[in-house]
Amino acid sequence: MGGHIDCYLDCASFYGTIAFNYLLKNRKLLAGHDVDVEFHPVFLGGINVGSGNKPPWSLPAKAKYGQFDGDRAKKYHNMEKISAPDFFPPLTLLPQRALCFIKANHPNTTFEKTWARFFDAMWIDHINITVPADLASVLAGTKLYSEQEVEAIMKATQEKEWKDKLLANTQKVLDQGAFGAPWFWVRNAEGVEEPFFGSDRFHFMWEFLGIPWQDIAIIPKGEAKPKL
Ligand SMILES: N[C@@H](CCC(=O)N[C@@H](CS)C(=O)NCC(=O)O)C(=O)O
Repeated sequence: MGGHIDCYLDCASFYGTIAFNYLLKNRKLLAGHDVDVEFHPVFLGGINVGSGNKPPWSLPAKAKYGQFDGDRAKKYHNMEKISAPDFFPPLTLLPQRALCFIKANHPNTTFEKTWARFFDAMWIDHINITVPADLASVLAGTKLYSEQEVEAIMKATQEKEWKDKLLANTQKVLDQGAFGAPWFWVRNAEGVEEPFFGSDRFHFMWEFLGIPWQDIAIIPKGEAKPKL
């Protein structure tokens, strides 16, 4: 048995976009270690309410510190183009339900390409994909779907089946102990499972999965830093 990473994300999450990109970038290396990655849509607002947590930016001290941490994370991951849109915090039920439908009906590459586009739309282009017309136009702009398929996705965002699916995913992580995003449920080769939280805990994840890694080791003066 190999390892498996279930990654739970909401496109409202800044650190979620970082984790998503990082995992995609490392997917081939992970596969080489017999570890696969699967992404699941959740509703971060529901995770906050259900766990009794509050978004970090809603506590002044955390918001202040978050500026530093956010800028450092962007630099570290070479993602300096991302920034919060002026409609932050977005109520992402619509795009997250759309992703539930897309995962079931257009799995694998199409699903992940759409998610990548949602993150970019939100965090780079600052398009408010919580507004139905904007969501539909971003979907159409991916060129991954026909006009009829875009209509079907938009219709699904109002259907009980996909509202329930998003709720079920969100409840699942709450039952696992989630209090924010990105949230991960990871199984190693021995079949042991553990939760991880945040885009800054991958070294612990690799350790748990038994994957060799190097990163924060100090490099002797004069020697070059290896590329991420
Ligand atoms: N240190 C984590 C922070 C992750 C984070 O702050 N996530 C937000 C959403 S973008 C959250 O849900 N936070 C809940 C909390 O920190 O209690 C990282 O670098 O990824």
